[in-house]
Amino acid sequence: MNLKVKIKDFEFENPLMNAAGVNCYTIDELEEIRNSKAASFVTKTCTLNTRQGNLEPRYYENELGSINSMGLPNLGIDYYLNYLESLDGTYFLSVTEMNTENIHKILEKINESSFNGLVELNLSCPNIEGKPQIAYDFKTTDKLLADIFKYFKKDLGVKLPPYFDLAHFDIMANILNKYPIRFVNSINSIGNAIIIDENDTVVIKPKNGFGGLGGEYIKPTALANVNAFYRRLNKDIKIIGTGGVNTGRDVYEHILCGAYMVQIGTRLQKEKSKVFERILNELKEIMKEKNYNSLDEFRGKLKTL
Ligand SMILES: C=Cc1c(C(=O)O)[nH]c(=O)[nH]c1=O
Repeated sequence: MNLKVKIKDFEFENPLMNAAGVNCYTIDELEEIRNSKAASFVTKTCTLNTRQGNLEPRYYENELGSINSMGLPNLGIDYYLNYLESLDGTYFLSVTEMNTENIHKILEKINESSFNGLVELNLSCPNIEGKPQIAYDFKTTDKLLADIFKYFKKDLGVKLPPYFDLAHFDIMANILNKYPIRFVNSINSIGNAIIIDENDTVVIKPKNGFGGLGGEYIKPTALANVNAFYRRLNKDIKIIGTGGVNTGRDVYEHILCGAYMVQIGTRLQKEKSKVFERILNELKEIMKEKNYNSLDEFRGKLKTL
């Protein structure tokens, strides 16, 4: 059974990896994933300088998923870049910044480095007070990508927020199809949700309890975003599916919708890196039952009525 995935010239043993932000803040956490059954990892989204992030409590989970307003705590681009430059194999470096000028600064730094993996440009962090999610501003996103591809020579994809209007999928896909983007990762957490506890109180402190929703809550939206972009994007822009993955069946559904790599977030936070072996085995069982020998045989084959 062949579980290999190819994005541009990069080949992965299987489709599984972590979602940015989960179990990927320190080198130790990244090494744990690297030594698990996951085929790759992505770093915590990093910025030019280290960041403390938001006040705690800033993460909460229940049986249906999670809510977070971490506020982009990270150890800074140099920490992750130095580590990545020491590795063989193909990994993802997630980056963002607070304004487009600094996004160019961090990408120019990567451009000059010997990093040879894929950059995941995060255009969708919902938890920076006073900062809108870049990818909800189509004009800014278009201009940013046009400027990036004037100088950026390495392999880059984008992490998108969920969209909820078919016209927005059309607009965003038309923008993305203009650029040599290697992948689109859908979705980031669903921004600005709230969860209330039994004391009539929100469960996280930042932003009056408004935070990014993850886990089972968001799978239907994640699958729809994966399939909407799969239907609209040039076939050389691969889709990475993120959101609501708890089982092999969830991975199967993401791939059915068009995903190549599939990222695991909340469930990894709950189960730690042994989750990759369990979910990989569950995916293999499903493929055996359906007599599939490779992911290509069912990728994008979602049926409609
Ligand atoms: C990079 C910041 C993000 C964060 C965060 O650090 O608060 N949480 C998310 O759910 N998604 C993000 O993209």
